[in-house]
Amino acid sequence: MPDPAIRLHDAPARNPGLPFDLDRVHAVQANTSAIERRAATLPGRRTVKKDWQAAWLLRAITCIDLTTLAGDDTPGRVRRLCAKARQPVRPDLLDAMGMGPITVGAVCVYHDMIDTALRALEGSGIPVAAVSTGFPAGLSPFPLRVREIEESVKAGASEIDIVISRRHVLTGNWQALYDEMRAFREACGAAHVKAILATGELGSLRNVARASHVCMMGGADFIKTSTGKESVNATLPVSLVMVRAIRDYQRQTGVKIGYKPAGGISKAKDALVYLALMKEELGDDWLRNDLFRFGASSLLGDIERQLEHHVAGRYSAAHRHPAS
Ligand SMILES: O=C[C@H](O)COP(=O)(O)O
Repeated sequence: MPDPAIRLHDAPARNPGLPFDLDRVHAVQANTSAIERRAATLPGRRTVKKDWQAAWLLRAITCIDLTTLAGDDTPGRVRRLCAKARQPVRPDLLDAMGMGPITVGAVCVYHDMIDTALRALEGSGIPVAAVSTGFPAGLSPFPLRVREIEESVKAGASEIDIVISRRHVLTGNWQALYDEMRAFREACGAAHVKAILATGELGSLRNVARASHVCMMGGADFIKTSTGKESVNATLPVSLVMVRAIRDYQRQTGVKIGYKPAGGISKAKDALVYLALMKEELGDDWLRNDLFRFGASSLLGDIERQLEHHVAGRYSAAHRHPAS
């Protein structure tokens, strides 16, 4: 069984970014039909062998940004979420798999819930991520969006999930997107910054590719697909475009940028497909939570159910075929 990589916040050096370069942005293309073809083959691939699936599911748990982003969030709900973050899998299941304790990658909340989450996670080493900059639409006045980041960092969030202005992408104003990302990066200080592209609202895969490059040039440590509030959230074609942008950026700069698919990922088998995608496109480094996160509110429940089946299946098989 592979080690499920229980590394919590072993983050890479912050992305210093690149100077803005419009020619570089215009050179970015996306071959839509090739991307669609490749994405269609991914779910059927056998990259994760059956015997290893439970170990991969444990690994997936360590990469979850366990999220609650609802208007009716309460301190009680956030505390329950944090308790789950500390102990995402029943200890007896972990024992049965020969594993020690694990936790999720981070807890992701709105600004108002940062303090509650920090208290509930005290001593666990689990970071708190806050969504920011007028999440989810990002249409509040620019100075307020910058101020919101500063307030969340001051409140103790060590990861900030910003939303970009979709109109900068839709109007091809790449300089404005770069300047916005730079300002957000600056406001984050020592906190890690994840740039949410809201890919379901960007119009084309080429725009997704260009926006990914511009956000990385502007200093994003992670690029993230969606807020979870768009009508189309994380998809495999979009993910292929974004992880290939990450690969290109690493080739150009040597800097490794993280990837966070988010929104609508709720099935264990989808988590396995995403992990296989990361392994095949970017390599094993992107199977750890310093470079890969799932933004998900309900994925953990399905993974737990699959692990229960896995352990129960092994137990009954052992009883059917006792060792002689
Ligand atoms: O960033 C995380 C997303 O908002 C979670 O979306 P979800 O509720 O569809 O899992």
